[in-house]
Amino acid sequence: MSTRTLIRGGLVITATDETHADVLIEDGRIAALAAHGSQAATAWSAERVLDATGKYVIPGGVDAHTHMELPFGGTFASDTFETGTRAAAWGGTTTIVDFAVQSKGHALREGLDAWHAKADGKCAIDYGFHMILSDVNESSLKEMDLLVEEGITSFKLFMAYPGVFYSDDGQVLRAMQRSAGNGGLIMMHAENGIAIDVLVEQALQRGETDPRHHGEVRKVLLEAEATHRAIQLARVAGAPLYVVHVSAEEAVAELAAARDKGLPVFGETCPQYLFLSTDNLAEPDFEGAKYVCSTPLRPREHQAALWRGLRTNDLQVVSTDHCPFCFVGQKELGRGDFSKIPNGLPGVENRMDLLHQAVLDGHITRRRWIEIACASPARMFGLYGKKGTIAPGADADVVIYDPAVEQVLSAETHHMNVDYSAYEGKRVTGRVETVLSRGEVVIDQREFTGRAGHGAYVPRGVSQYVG
Ligand SMILES: NC(=O)NCCC(=O)O
Ligand SMILES: [Zn+2]
Ligand SMILES: [Zn+2]
Repeated sequence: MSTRTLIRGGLVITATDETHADVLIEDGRIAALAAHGSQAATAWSAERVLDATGKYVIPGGVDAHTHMELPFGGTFASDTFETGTRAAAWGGTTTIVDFAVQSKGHALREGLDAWHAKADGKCAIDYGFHMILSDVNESSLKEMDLLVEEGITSFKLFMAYPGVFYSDDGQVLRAMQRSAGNGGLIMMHAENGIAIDVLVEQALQRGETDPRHHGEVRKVLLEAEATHRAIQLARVAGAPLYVVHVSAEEAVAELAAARDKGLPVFGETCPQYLFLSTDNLAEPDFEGAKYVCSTPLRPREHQAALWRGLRTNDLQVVSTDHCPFCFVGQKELGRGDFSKIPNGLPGVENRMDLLHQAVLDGHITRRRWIEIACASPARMFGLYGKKGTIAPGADADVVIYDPAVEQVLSAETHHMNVDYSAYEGKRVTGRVETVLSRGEVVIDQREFTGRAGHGAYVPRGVSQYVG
């Protein structure tokens, strides 16, 4: 028997339209939209009717960069797939794409199986995987082809973290050549890790051990240089390129210059680079450790270039790079040596709200909010049509969003499994009210009604930006 849900009276916002429409959901999919008050909409009936009068009705967020349970620096990111996806739902995100990790000396398949085992039966919302390549060799290159065929269509490479995830230029080029042939998309962590490690060692020798030095050694020029190098290598390989967590104005300039030449080069930034800065890294009493991530937070002046890039489409996606570590017991591993602070910030729950605040602050339009947080990540990673929009046939991943209510972001009230908020005390206007994942209400007027295991693994197609 089919089940129908009707969302009445809201302003439906997608990346392309804003309309006062009722939304009919049947068997987990969007069945139809019709103008509110129209004959068609008035005739609809459903088992469940949700009143969205005065609210926005938006596609569930697509966060294309999360790290649940990531092993890093001798510890693990503190959100499991269960806690992290539940927090994502609270924040209006209904799909994540997390990173399975290939360990050095091991097959891609082994890493992928391990990540499936972590997530299977645990997630509150749908999820897919990218694959981190830590060991590019003949056999892992061959495996890439198989993974693309089964829905792992993007691969992250690191020009940073020598000895851990790092690939040298030859390995980067070979992976790019392979992706040019198999339709995969290379995602690049663009920082010159070899040079950074020299600067880390020199800083520590000078006794510069505080968290703020993390930002100082990971220089803007070394992000820009690596971004430039990655773009040139992608050109040589004839492959598209997606640069993750872009933080510096000079790196945006590299992407813009490449795109002006018509190259298939894309970029992502994250809320932490848009709202936080080196001022946070410099907080006293080791509190700056809460803000250690890579690429690092930059001086506030870089934010204007990031917002501009998002407006001009030189940056297409805002993801969170959600990679939480508790202050107590995890960030503290780096007391006396900033290089031992596990890298990463929490944020999967905050992205939709922070970007809505950016609408109110005049940085982006409402439709651009939905584009960079829902539609564009879905398109970039082969999910669009099913995810990222509200249109007949799409999964009924829908958020009823109250644009008027004020909230204060805080670890006291958030649902992420981490003992601090990177945005503690920040006032934002707008809040998720109700969330549907494939037609099931998982947040019902600020109450969690979902369950671990509702979320399904989603194999992805190839990037819809690059075909
Ligand atoms: N970004 C970060 O600091 N941690 C997660 C790993 C990565 O994305 O590089
Ligand atoms: Zn990275
Ligand atoms: Zn990351």
